[in-house]
Amino acid sequence: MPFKYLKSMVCKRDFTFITICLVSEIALTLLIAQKFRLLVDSAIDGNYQLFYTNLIALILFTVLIAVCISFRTFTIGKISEKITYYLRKQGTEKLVDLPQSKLDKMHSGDAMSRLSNDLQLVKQFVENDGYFLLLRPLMAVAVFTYLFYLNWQLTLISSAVLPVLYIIMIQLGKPLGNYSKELQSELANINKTTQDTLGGVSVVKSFNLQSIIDKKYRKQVKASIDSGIKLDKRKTVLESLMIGLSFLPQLVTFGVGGYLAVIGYLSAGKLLAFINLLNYLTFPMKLLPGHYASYKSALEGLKRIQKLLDEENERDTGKAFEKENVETLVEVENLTFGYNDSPVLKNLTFSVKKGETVALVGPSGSGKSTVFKLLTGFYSGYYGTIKMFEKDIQSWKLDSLREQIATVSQDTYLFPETIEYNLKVGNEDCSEEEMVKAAINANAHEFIKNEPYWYKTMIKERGENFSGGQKQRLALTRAIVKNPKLMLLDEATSALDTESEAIVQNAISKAMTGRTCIVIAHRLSTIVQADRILVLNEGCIIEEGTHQDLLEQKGLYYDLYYKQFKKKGGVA
Ligand SMILES: Nc1ncnc2c1ncn2[C@@H]1O[C@H](COP(=O)(O)OP(=O)(O)OP(=O)(O)O)[C@@H](O)[C@H]1O
Repeated sequence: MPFKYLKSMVCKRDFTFITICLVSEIALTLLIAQKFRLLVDSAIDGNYQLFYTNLIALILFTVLIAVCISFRTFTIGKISEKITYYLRKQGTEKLVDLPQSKLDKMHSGDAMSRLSNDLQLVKQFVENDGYFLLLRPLMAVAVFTYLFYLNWQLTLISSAVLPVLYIIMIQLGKPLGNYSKELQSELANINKTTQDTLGGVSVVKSFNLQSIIDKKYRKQVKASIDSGIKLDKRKTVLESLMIGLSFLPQLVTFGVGGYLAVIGYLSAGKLLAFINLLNYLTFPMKLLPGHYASYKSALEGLKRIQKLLDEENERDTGKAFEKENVETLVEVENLTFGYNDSPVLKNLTFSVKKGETVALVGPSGSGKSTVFKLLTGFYSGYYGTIKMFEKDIQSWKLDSLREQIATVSQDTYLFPETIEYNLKVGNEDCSEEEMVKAAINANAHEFIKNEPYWYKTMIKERGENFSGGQKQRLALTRAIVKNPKLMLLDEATSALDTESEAIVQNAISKAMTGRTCIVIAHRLSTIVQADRILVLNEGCIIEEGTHQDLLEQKGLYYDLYYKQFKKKGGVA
């Protein structure tokens, strides 16, 4: 039920207020018509006392209805802002709370579309249509009752055609929801492409992919225009038909009512009341299709948002354990895991003791980064056991567990904020002095000093104002500032030039000193000193030992080491 979210967002007071406005608007409309009728009849009868009493009442009710409409407009605006705020907030929070396995399957462009296009539809409906979708039919019923009381014969004759018009409207309006759903999904596709193009703009340029992207865009835009046109066509037919047909009751009223007035069966005041109020019976004919279409679109938008909000969160169960005096930080036993059906890690067993540096090496795709993701609780659904700080990872509260760990991954993400903000995200209480010390350790202080505002310098989107090596050193500083119990380092330096690589490697070596670390080593010279090296191949640990042990084994490690050794002209 998509409205369950809206219900929790609109407070009882606003809802009561809107209900009062709705009832008052209907009552005042009828009172104004009543006073107007009496005003005309008293003027014709020459009863001036009654005329002035009705005139004053008419002015008073008109002022009241104006006040009522102003309050109603203001409250609806407030409700619409509230709903937009809460849905956006819940949606954004949901994206952070989703398990990694769900995020892997979700396209960010699609998620954005739910929180922009779909949300806009809901906002538009609440602001412009929701209230009227209730008011117009209720007003029509009230007006019909009042007119029936004034002259039931004329009321029945004038409105005989109305039920037919309503049936036509409902029938023609039925496919609107599907058309709207189609349009929203086309718009989501465009969003996805925009996101992908922006994310990989340099690849698009360097591979001259503009024409391919253009073609894809054109196809998607055309599909969205086609869906939009289909929706508009249906709306136009519906609205024009209703406008045309809504004149029928007016014609009947003018003809029959005029005749009844001439023969003295109906007073002039009553006839004017009929002509005046008949609009409230025919207005819904003209306007309800639009409100109804907006309702259908908003409903589809809301369903898409709800689908996102209904996704199950990453678990927040578990405990924050005492982690002092723990000797074994990581203990993995018979770990088997796959993202899909085929296993990526097979039967892995290893442990990491306090103060140790354990290195993971192996060919690309052998599962090294997957080990990191499992140790930080990004994925569940594995076989075997993972103990972190001597407690099963399943019994850990994930955010408490992650507080103990700092990860420096291959793709360094920096927030478009100041350098200081980025360095302190994991430890806001860190002092200026500690932050600078960490930056010195990570070989980052030197280049930060050259920035115009030092630590207050803004980082551009995707860290564009820093080189790859500088970004890695900032990420390393961020990890050191966090002062974690366990450091997970993905030493991805292959994309850097020789000089940057040496600086980053030196920084990594310094960061590892005196800490418990697991390091994914691409450049094997960094891990010569590691306490243990685990060699992974196709998800299995095939060799294990110190650098010297593994060289003596003359297995995969030996091959990888000497391949790099030769490449570097004798230096691995
Ligand atoms: N989110 C994911 N969904 C599905 N498959 C994935 C996902 N992440 C990784 N894989 C697959 O799992 C396997 C292991 O990937 P992983 O990133 O752990 O390897 P790696 O040893 O760290 O590689 P590299 O050295 O190139 O970074 C690869 O075949 C990869 O395609």
